[in-house]
Amino acid sequence: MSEHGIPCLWMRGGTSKGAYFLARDLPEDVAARDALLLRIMGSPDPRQIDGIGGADPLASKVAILSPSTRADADVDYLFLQVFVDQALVSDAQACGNILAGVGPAAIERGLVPVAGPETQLRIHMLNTGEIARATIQTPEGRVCYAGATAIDGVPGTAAPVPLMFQGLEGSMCGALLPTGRARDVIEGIECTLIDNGMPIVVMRAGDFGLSGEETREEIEAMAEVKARVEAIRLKAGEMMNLGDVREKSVPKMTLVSAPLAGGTINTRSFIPHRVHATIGVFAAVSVATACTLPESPAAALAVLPEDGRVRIEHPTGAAEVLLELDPSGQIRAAGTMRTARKLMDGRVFV
Ligand SMILES: O=C(O)/C=C(\CC(=O)C(=O)O)C(=O)O
Repeated sequence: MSEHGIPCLWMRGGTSKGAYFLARDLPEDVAARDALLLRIMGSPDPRQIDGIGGADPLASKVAILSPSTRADADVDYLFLQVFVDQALVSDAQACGNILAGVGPAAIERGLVPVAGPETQLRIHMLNTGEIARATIQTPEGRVCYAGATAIDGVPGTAAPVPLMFQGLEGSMCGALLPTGRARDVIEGIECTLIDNGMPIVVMRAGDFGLSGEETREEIEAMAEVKARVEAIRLKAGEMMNLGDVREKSVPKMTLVSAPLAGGTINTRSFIPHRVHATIGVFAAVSVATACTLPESPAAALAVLPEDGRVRIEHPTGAAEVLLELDPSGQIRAAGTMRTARKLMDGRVFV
């Protein structure tokens, strides 16, 4: 198949970028598929010079689409993180940013028909088993990418892609709070080990001597902070039922501080070895959830909104997370606004 190239859509999804494939165009065998994807992206190599990857974990992502295996979904979506400088491909996390491109890609590839000026899709996220709902602008019988919606971390505006989720708790760890507690202490640092769509460890930036205002580059240059965060991550991984996480991209590590720009809480996220330029979608939902737990280190720093529109500040702005609570204060549904853009449609050669 590789001699003639492999059909590939290269798209921005939210604040990430990746290659979107149909499952039928890739080898069924997982080892063969992963070897092919490493070759396509150009990994392992910090510059990914011999591939299409963007030399950054946020631009070294893959979505594999197939007709849905579930009656209550329209399309199946498998997310794969292709590591940049290691020969690793991991399905051990979901990705809500790349998810924003799944609806448009499924329509472009004819997996889902256009339903009218807007097309609603139920996306079965194979990594975690949950269904996401996406609404795609399809005004003239095809996907429209242009629009007036801005998201922080992406210049300009584009068509809105609202995403809604239910039942995210325990997506990879089996429970919202895999240790049964909202507060644990690891290596002397108070943390919340939580999974509401993404396994993350929430800690105070101040406990690492940080103000929380540092840039991505500044934190990445702090070898001692990075080593402490990684030591906590390896212990947290075991405590979160994720096993040995040395070669996994979860849990993500999120440092929180008081909001700086009128939001709910300020964050800096390790994903897990590079610092995120913004914050992941499911990571943002998980941080927002930690803010609602009084025992979490996040709670005392958070300024919770009254209308459920939580704003998670990050290095380049803020991500909005909509939390719908039931009368007992439990989260019934969560959502966010993203945009996506088709950048290239062609064939990739290996
Ligand atoms: O955490 C990462 O590795 C990066 C992500 C994941 C994501 O979107 C999510 O948490 O849902 C991203 O921004 O693409």
